[in-house]
Amino acid sequence: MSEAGGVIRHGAVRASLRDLSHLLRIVGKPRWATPALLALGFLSSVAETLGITLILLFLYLVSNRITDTGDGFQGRALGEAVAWLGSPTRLAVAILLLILARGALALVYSLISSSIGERISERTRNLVHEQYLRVAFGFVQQREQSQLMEVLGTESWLVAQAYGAVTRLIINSCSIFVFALFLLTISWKILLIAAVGSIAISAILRIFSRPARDLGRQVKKIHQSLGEHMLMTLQALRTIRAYGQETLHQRRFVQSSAAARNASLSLIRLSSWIGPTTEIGYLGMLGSIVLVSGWWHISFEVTLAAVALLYRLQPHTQEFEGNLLFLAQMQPQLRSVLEMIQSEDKEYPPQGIIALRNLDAGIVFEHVSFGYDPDTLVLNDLSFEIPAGVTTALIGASGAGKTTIVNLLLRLYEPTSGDIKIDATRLKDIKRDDWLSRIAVTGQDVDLVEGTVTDNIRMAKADATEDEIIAAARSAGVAAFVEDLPDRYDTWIGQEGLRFSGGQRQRIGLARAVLRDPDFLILDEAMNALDTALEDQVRRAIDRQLGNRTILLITHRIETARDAANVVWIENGRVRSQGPASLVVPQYQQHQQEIVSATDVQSKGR
Ligand SMILES: Nc1ncnc2c1ncn2[C@@H]1O[C@H](COP(=O)(O)OP(=O)(O)OP(=O)(O)O)[C@@H](O)[C@H]1O
Repeated sequence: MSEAGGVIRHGAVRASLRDLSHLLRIVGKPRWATPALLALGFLSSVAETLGITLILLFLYLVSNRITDTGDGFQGRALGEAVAWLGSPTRLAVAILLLILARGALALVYSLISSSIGERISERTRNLVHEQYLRVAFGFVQQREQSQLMEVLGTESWLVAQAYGAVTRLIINSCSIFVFALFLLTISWKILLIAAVGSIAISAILRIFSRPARDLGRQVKKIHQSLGEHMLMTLQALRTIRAYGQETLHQRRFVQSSAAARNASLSLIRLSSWIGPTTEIGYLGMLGSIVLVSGWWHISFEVTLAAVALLYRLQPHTQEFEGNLLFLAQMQPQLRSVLEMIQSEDKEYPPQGIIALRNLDAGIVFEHVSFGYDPDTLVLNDLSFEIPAGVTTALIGASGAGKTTIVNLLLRLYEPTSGDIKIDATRLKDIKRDDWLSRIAVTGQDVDLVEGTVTDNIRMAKADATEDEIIAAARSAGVAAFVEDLPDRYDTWIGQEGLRFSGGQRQRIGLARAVLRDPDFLILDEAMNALDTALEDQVRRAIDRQLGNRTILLITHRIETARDAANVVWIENGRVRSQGPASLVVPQYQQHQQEIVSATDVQSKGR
């Protein structure tokens, strides 16, 4: 046997068991589950072994072949059992009862184990899902969507399967133990041959299953890559078609799909060695027993009983090896679920404890610095004010850091240093739910969800009435369009709202914001898909309804910023200028002019 192979597989199985036990501690399961399953499995093995022994006795009895019931304790016990049961009819009834008992035990086992397994799967995926919603936003952002999908959609189910494999593994061990005990009571010599044979079979299987964990890792990677292709097809379908990339994209998908097939086949091939190897091994072992029993003068009845027991033991050994292999293969997947689910090594956004009453004075950024990657600051020592009750426009070149400021206000990220204060209280100390319930945000890309127009607008206020929804839609300039649809507000929006134009999606986003009736409204390029006339109309409606609220307006249309009471110009993550629009807008325009002139000079110089 290859020592390295054994070490690798056992290392993987041990690691799987460690991760699984950690996972089960987090996920939780009824305390009684494992002992109950083990007791049922053990009783079922005893019933099976006893049943086989009695069947043999029955056969001996009806054929009048009982000459010797063995050299061990069981031999004598069986002799006494025969004397006590007396007739083949009583024996047949005992066998029938044992078969019924085993069937009942198997039924109860399968009902309990499937219900526990489903409960573990449900809890695991709920916890993974909750983690995505609660952990620091950056943690989720840094991961590939395909990885997040794989853990939630596929790997979370494997925890229950791994738990099932472990309980079966223990039950298989119990069965092997019970069979060995019965064998010992029939003939210790035969047991010795069986033990040597089983160890040899297991050693051979270890050589075949050596690459289990590496293959499991490979399969995981390949499945993730296939998931990436699937997501790309669904998310970028329009672009793929617009650029005529169908053939290229299909070729890549086919390659990835073939890699997934090959990887899955390799795993199947690995486990398909178990059946034939065990069967051939057992055949050799049974042959040796028959041969040796002749030399050792073991009686026919004892040899036949031992062979029958061992033959019944073979599926248990096979299942035992299969479960070991499964656990070794699943190690990378279990680790990945554990890494996602455990909370000790993760950051969670502060929930805050101070209740928010009103937004009276406004929002102040005090020396705020922030970087998505702590080594690269995107916002650098920012200090500015968003006064309450008026509109503040945030202007600046693309990539200056405007959306990042919104991300901090939404508490998706925490500043690396400095403070954001709301009426002199630090934002992170204010109850998160209080703060978010006062905010509405809408931007250039509005997230529309599967559901009707009403469902999408109602996301801002779960208990909104039909009239409130219609009023919000009117303010956002989307009512006329929606009312022309065949199903009006009940029209199904569909995946990502692709059936709606960019401007229509933006107006549904604006309707949501209006329905929320917020104290603080953030419009992040929220009207850039509307024509100027429509933008003016929507802005007037919003002013009418939310005009006295605190509004943060992010815009590249400098004309729009002119109407704001306060303008903050951000450049490379710093405040370049702030003050009334009459001061900042001309400065910004002058700067833009200088950039255009410098670019013209450069291109003429080439
Ligand atoms: N999730 C992120 N992870 C890492 N870097 C990011 C992330 N989001 C934005 N950035 C980087 O932060 C910088 C500021 O981006 P931000 O989106 O805040 O700019 P912006 O002023 O809103 O730009 P635009 O006007 O084009 O929307 C950019 O350099 C951008 O590449």
